[in-house]
Amino acid sequence: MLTEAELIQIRRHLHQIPELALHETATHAYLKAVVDQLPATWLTVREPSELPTALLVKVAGSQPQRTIGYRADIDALPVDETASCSFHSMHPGVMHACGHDIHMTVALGLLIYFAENQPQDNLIFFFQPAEESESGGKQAYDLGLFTGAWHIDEFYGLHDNSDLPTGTIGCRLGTLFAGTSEVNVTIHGTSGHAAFPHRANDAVVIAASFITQIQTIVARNIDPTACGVVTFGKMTAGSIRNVIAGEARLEGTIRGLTQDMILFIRQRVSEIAAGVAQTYNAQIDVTFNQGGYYPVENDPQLTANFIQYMQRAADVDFQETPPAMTGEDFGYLLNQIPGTMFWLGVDSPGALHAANFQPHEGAIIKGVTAMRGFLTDRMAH
Ligand SMILES: CC(=O)N[C@@H](CCC[C@H](N)C(=O)O)C(=O)O
Repeated sequence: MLTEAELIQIRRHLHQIPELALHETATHAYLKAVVDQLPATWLTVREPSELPTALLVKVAGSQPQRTIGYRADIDALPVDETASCSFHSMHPGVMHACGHDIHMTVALGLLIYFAENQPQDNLIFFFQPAEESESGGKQAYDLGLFTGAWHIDEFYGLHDNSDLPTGTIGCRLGTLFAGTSEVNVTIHGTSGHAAFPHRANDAVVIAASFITQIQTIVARNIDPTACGVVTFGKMTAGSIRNVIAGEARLEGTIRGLTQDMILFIRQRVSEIAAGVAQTYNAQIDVTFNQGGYYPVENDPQLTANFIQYMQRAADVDFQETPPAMTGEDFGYLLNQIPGTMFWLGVDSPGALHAANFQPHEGAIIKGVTAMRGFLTDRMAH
């Protein structure tokens, strides 16, 4: 078992080399180098050429009754880190602002422990590329990476949580995270001189109207006791102040705790787009992409067992948590393979995805301890 200082050293190294979805080559190389130093007696390492930055490690159990999967996502975000720590991101404009460096370190801590202490059941560690976009989990599943000798019976994975106290495990029965669908909108107007608006069709004005009307979906179309989100986080239009923009492009995300809710919000976005297009005599194209970002549905039996363990373990602080509107492509994997996703509290001053996200590193050893205990207990039953 690694010491807390050794785990923190690993995390700081990973924090310095954040990489965007499907480009995690340095991260992959570092993970592989750590794995290569482990006693190989009961380990099998797999680097799938179809998904080159993914890494799978199988730990053969001594008397396996099942194969347990543990997933850690490895990609980072296009966020410019603001903290001035000694292990600041070395990749300008890219940051582990969602804490995947913590996720990987907890997974390595567990892997190193079980490489030195043979587990009873088989364990498969899946270091997954592309959680923030590009659906790396779905890609892995659809490529057949979990078939044959790599079949997984039950899957576990964590996400860090900036609001929970450091090291606290949070979980719930049922839906933990929302499903999400990306939405892209292109508004085609007609450009022209700023001084002659009557001869143009201003895409910025149309976009403003569209965005305003979209706010009525959550405010007026959704049952207030249900949950839905539509956020357009990116809007681009125009080139200079005195030219009317002929085109505007909006990129957003739709979220719901059920697939029906996601489909309903998509339908309203399309209807509003059609209405705005008619009002302004413009063309509006709308496309959606859900990929693997299904609602994260925890398996009832496995999750009840997980929660019971965490509640009774003397060295674990556990909190039952409400559903969150964050998305995760672990939702796709849990749609195919039963399992449990849970939170690990990191008590950060900055929120997830914020440039000042600074997870408390004390969470790492607590996460390893909680999951080492849980997995050992699970294998005994
Ligand atoms: C945990 C987390 O923050 N996940 C991301 C996943 C986003 C998926 C997709 N690209 C989308 O934006 O819909 C999140 O933003 O919740």
